[in-house]
Amino acid sequence: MITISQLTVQFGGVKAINNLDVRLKASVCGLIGPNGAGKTTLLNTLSGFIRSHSGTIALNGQWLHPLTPAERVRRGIRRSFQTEQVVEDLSVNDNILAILDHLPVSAKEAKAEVARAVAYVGLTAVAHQLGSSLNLYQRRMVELAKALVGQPRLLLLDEPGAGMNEAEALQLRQLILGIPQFCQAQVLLIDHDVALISATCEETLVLDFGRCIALGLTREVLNKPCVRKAYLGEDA
Ligand SMILES: Nc1ncnc2c1ncn2[C@@H]1O[C@H](COP(=O)(O)OP(=O)(O)OP(=O)(O)O)[C@@H](O)[C@H]1O
Repeated sequence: MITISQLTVQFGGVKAINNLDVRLKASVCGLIGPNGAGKTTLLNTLSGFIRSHSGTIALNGQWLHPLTPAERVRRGIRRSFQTEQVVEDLSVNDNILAILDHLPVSAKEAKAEVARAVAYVGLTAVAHQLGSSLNLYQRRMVELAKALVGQPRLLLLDEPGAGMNEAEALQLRQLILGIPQFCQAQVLLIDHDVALISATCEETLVLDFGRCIALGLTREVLNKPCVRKAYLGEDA
């Protein structure tokens, strides 16, 4: 569970997150909002890339603010980025293995964990191929597999389906839905694809100008007039 209390993150005069007070309990939570709403800033604050101005965040009851980004990784926080970060001259296996370099995992365990994650995302057949040979979907799958190793507790996924076709997006849906069972981690998912959010997220948080404008069951949240107006661009 993520508990965010009175969180403010500021860039100069812009409050990217403005006194946010929410609790995210569902195993797969959506995070949506118009461009510039503060979604990526919230993910960056959770992963420790950005320091908050004030307020606190706790994951499963443990305060995150004293921890560096590296310590947060050791506590099981994983982050995927809008732009995939696959290393071209490393194999699929080695791209994923690199995540375990700084975690207390033996070489044998690491190999087994990587193989399990690679199989989960459907990349076993290309596990020894170089990053440079992968298509966009496979690259996105490498990113997901990187987030699945080393006993993750929270996966922060920033538009994992960007650029995917319909069939690929359907496959991604199934994978996201299975994550809590695969590794007992909570998922916080940013995506502009409302169909993906609806299909995978039991609960959704909607931000606008850094504030929570709705939080609750996804289908109820998506039907709220304030959300339809701010996010879906409809008249209230
Ligand atoms: N490093 C930064 N320096 C200055 N302002 C920033 C910085 N990062 C974000 N902002 C500002 O903070 C606000 C929130 O940005 P953020 O990227 O978190 O929004 P977002 O909801 O993720 O948007 P998008 O959907 O376009 O990715 C915006 O006004 C943005 O311009």
